[in-house]
Amino acid sequence: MSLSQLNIHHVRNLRRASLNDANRINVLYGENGSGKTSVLEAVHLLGMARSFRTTSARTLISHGEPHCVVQGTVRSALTNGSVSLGVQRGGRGELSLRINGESVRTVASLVEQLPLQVINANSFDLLTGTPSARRQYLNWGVFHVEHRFFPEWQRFQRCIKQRNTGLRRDKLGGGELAVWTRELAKSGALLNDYRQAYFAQLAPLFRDLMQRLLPQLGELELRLRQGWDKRLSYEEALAASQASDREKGFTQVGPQRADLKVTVDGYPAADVLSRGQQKLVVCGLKLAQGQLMQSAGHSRCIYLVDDLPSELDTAHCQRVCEELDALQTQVFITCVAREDVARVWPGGEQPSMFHVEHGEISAR
Ligand SMILES: Nc1ncnc2c1ncn2[C@@H]1O[C@H](COP(=O)(O)OP(=O)(O)OP(=O)(O)O)[C@@H](O)[C@H]1O
Repeated sequence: MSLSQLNIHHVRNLRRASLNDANRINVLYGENGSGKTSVLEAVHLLGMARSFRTTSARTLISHGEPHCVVQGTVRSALTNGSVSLGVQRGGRGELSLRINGESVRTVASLVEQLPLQVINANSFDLLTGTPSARRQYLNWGVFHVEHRFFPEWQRFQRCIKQRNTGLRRDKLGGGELAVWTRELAKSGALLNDYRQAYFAQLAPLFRDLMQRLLPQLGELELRLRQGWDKRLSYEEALAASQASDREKGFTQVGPQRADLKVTVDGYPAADVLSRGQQKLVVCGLKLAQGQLMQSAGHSRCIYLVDDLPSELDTAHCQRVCEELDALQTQVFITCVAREDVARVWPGGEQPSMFHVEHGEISAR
């Protein structure tokens, strides 16, 4: 996938901005506060219908405007076709999505058209944040390579909601718990199978990438915790925790409790790695997902990399650029000075340069 054209209206200080000549590697450079991150945010809005730095639509919309709009054309190398996408977001969160001019209802249809990977300051959450950030990461990957994952995920959400209601009602002598527990056991086991199959492919790619990005690091291990005792089937685990679930009024075991653990020589990566090393591990995790999508014959994801040089020395920044370049996928990178990325980008195809100044984008 690649974004060939982008029109932005009223996203932060980008009142009316366009990016028409995006190539494979695109560097957005400019002073602090010029609007570089906002351009990435606009692309994210187009692919995910939301910002990556705020949950408040009002914050994202240019001051004094009722809504923001982003339109773009996405080309697929697989089908050789192109799709036009449009997202409008109002100040109270109202959302309107269009694909080829037709209104669509689910964000998932958008996500399929424009798979995005973000590497920014929030990405550290993958190591230092709550398990939900890591589950989101995992789900993103499985969603893009296993088409049965998303409907199963929806089924699972329905089942767990019903079971939790049943658990609370049971306290009052209600009934349907057994039915929902059986359904949940089936759905949760399937979700776990999809995740495990994905993880089995992801872990070696991550290991190889980290050997290139940080070869001097000790023994790096990535593990998937499935959310219940791995010696038990999900059905058995649900049965074992039923009494306690009843007590608490919710389901305590299952894929909704899964987590990924990254350790170095047995210690949690978040506790022992420097900030720069953490950033490289985060890049390794994100790059591994892009590699996996590609090797599975799926469309390529687009990388949005905010302020790549921060926290990285020149040699490590160069290694990340080499890996991004090797992926042969479209990349948008922000930095302050033009040379920040230009001087570390590997030979061959040179990045297209876009200067961002006071909310305007110009190719130069
Ligand atoms: N809702 C809004 N309406 C108008 N302007 C906004 C709004 N929200 C933020 N801004 C301004 O938009 C500008 C763009 O911010 P952005 O984070 O994109 O800058 P940047 O170029 O990435 O900067 P840095 O290099 O410091 O990270 C800032 O000057 C900010 O004050």
